[in-house]
Amino acid sequence: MIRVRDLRVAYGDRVVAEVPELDVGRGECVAIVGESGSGKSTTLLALLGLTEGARVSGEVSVCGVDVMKARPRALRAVRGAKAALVIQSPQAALSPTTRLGVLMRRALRLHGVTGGPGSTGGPSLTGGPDSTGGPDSTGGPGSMGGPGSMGKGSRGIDAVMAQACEAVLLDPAILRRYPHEISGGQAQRFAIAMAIALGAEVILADEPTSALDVTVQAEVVGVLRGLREERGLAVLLVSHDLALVSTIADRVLVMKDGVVVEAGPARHVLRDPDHPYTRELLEALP
Ligand SMILES: Nc1ncnc2c1ncn2[C@@H]1O[C@H](COP(=O)(O)OP(=O)(O)OP(=O)(O)O)[C@@H](O)[C@H]1O
Repeated sequence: MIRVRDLRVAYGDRVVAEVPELDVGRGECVAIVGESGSGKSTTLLALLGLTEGARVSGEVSVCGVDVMKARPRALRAVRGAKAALVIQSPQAALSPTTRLGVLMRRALRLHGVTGGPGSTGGPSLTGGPDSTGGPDSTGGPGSMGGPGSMGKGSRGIDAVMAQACEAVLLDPAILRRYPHEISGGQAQRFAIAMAIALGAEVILADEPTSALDVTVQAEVVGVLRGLREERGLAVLLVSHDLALVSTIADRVLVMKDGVVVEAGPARHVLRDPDHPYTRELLEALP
């Protein structure tokens, strides 16, 4: 699902991330750990071609798309649907005046998910922009997205949205709420639900739980673990939280000052690390 070889990202003269090898297969979770500024987020963003202003070289393939050479349209399909980016505080990225159901429906329509047979297997490149835009203030109980978004295929989309919510252990009734009416953990699970509804094959999670308290963190991690086990999603997790990583990752890359200093199976790297920096990180655990 993800294959990286000799990735190098530089801003000006400064190389901020160098990753010789990174593979994440179906149903696998790989974590990138390291202190602040070590190049974790840059690596993640480079996988989606989102390191604007940087010089990027190497081979990057995500869901079969060559990110370094892909045309903008193919890249948009990867970014928007096949590979979902889950960030620390998704609420900030959600329009505050729009109900969650409308936001999700809009994203699905944009990517051509109609709720019909086979429509959620991935984005359709023919999916036109959604025409139901605008703040929704009326979403009644019968509609996940509000009357403005009802139409052909609406019931199918409602079912897709409801199933996606259930997959992340959210009551679909949450789709009638506004972003400020949900908790951080719910927002994080909503972001993952959106990815599932879009047919994502890969989840790129950048510190997905660091804004959450411990109990809610466990819920989100439980959801991610379930998705990879049950649906075969590939998860690339960026985190400075080694305790969290130990509960979910199969393999771990440790970065320091833009360089991968250690990589291997999680049980080895986190229990019996080779590199002194990894030992330092582990010793710093409470
Ligand atoms: N757009 C940019 N222009 C210049 N330098 C950048 C840019 N984005 C990131 N950097 C630099 O690249 C380095 C790596 O940053 P990055 O965000 O990848 O680290 P990180 O390990 O994810 O840190 P954190 O855990 O704090 O998010 C940092 O020194 C940062 O200042």
